[in-house]
Amino acid sequence: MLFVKMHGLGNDYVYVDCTKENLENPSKIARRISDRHFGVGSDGLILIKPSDTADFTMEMYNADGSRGEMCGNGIRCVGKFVYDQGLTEKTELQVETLAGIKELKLFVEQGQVQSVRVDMGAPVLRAADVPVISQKEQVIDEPIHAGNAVYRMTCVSMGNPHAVVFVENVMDLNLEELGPQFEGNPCFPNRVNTEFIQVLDENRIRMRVWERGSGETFACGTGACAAVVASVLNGFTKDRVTVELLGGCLEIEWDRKRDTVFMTGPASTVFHGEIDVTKLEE
Ligand SMILES: N[C@H](CCC[C@H](N)C(=O)O)C(=O)O
Repeated sequence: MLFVKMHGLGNDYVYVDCTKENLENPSKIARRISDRHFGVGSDGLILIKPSDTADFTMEMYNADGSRGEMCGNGIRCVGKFVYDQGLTEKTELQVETLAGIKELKLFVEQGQVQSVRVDMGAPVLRAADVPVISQKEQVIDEPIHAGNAVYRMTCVSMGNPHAVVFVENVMDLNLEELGPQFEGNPCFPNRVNTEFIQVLDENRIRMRVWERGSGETFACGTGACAAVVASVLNGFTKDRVTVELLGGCLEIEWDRKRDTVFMTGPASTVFHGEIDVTKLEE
């Protein structure tokens, strides 16, 4: 199987062109190929497929083989993949996802995509649609017990579920311990991606993330969007925010009039490879 290793701010996936032929058992391949010792090493697997309603389809799997509805860093790399590989000459394109069709604008320099702006769609706040089990219609600044502490969380779906938690200093957190307490909390029927946020000023936040199905990652595009929506709703920032992640910065804007969130950031290719997936052990 031919693949391209790409990342968005260090949130790295293995990308496979499935526009001409399908891949058997992508969930099992995602688990095996993501292993950073016995596989290629990645946060998951992303397939680029044809679409009847858009230019392409993005199919995303986490490192544990579970399917994600949407992937912000991933969709920027899909835009780069299809342009750089000559699958399209368009610099404005649509990509179908389980979270609906997303509009991409590709920024090209010397014939290659360097960064991408994505219309990530409207944030979803209704608790039942995140989903999160709560007595409240929306979960904004509500308590949750994790480990031996109580945190305040705001829940947002960007097509995939997010719990946003504000803390004094994100670097003080033990995410290996804290992350799974949120991810597996019974109030999240489909598990959850959790963003831990330190507000720097009204236009800048610092973020670490424990992703559903992948653990701590260097960046999370949908998570950065959810974090900005939560920061605005809690009165901590304005609508346009620079999000500082371990892997670098994303520019996020919640256009309140159109009720849609824009994400702009880089997309990078690391290497092209080939692997015999039948030889990958679990
Ligand atoms: N890293 C991705 C998010 C993956 C979300 C996935 N972990 C899920 O199960 O929702 C991003 O850049 O948006």
